Amino acid sequence: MGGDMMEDDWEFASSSNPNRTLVLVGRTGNGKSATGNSILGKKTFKSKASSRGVTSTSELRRVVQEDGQIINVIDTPGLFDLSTAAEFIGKEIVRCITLAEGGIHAVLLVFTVRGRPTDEEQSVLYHLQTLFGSKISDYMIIVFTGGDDLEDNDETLEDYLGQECPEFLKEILELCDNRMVLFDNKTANKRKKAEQVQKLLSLVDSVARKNNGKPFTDELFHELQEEAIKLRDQKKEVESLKGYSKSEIFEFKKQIEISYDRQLSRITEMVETKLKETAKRLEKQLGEEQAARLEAEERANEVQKRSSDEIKKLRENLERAEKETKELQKKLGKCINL
Ligand SMILES: Nc1nc2c(ncn2[C@@H]2O[C@H](COP(=O)(O)OP(=O)(O)OP(=O)(O)O)[C@@H](O)[C@H]2O)c(=O)[nH]1
Repeated sequence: MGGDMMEDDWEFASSSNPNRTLVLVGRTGNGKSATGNSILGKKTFKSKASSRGVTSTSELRRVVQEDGQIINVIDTPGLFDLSTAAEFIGKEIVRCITLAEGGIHAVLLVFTVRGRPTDEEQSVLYHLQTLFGSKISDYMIIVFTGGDDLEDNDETLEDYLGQECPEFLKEILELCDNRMVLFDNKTANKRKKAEQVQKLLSLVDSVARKNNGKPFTDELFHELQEEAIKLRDQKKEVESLKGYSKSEIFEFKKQIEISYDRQLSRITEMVETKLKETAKRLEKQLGEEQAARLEAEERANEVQKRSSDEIKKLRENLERAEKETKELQKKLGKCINL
């Protein structure tokens, strides 16, 4: 995406296209930060190979396009990896919503084609639906990274999905009306870079049309927004107080911030409780799925064993019958010769 303006210019930008806020979610290492950088057209988010995760907290960066449209991109850590603690996710979700002040125009679910999606990746959908309700799927777009790897193997995304698509991914794709885009975050080809971002932004436009231009918000957003507005108004009020010393004003402000932090902690705890419930349900479901898979494997092995036993028995019967036939023929030959 060439010709973007400096970040500081965004306040003066104007466009016939409304601003967009996009949130990247997905497993650690799937390429969220690299995709964020591709969208922004510059290397802003830290992106590198690491099993421990590079992004430690959600960050917002923005780009102003040539026509003045502002694209806000929020990069998140691997929020819904099964190893991530609910306490951490809770805080990050609250941070993320606070960053996305005006609501979210699209949630980009990032998967990589440089390997098979793991079963635990279905937790992304589970958690998003628990936190934000089923309406969130109207805002979801699937981003597959690793387009260069597919090209190297002479494969298309359709080929990949035909061979490697687990059931949960099919369900996610269906839920979001097959809105998907393939990214090659390694390409140096300017045209390819621009085309993949344009494809994504046109999917974001189709999401906006589907939702009558309204970004995603819910009670959680409203509650956090109200708290932020209350904090700002109360601080302003304190600043305009007359007849108080500087240290008294400082103390008033401190009290207001303590009360705000308390509200944030309450909301964070609420989110954590929801997440813990989902994690438990998901763990149970994954356990059941694994047990069912093991049972099916055992049954298949048994059938195979049974059929090989039967084949052995049949072969023995056949050999016995052949032997008997030969003996009969011998006897018959003797009789004829007599
Ligand atoms: N070949 C190839 N590598 C990619 C692509 N996208 C990302 N990567 C690589 O994948 C690794 C992980 O990418 P990140 O962008 O750091 O992944 P992330 O999801 O942000 O990971 P965390 O920040 O740790 O949660 C890096 O080495 C990237 O260079 C791609 O399209 N093609």
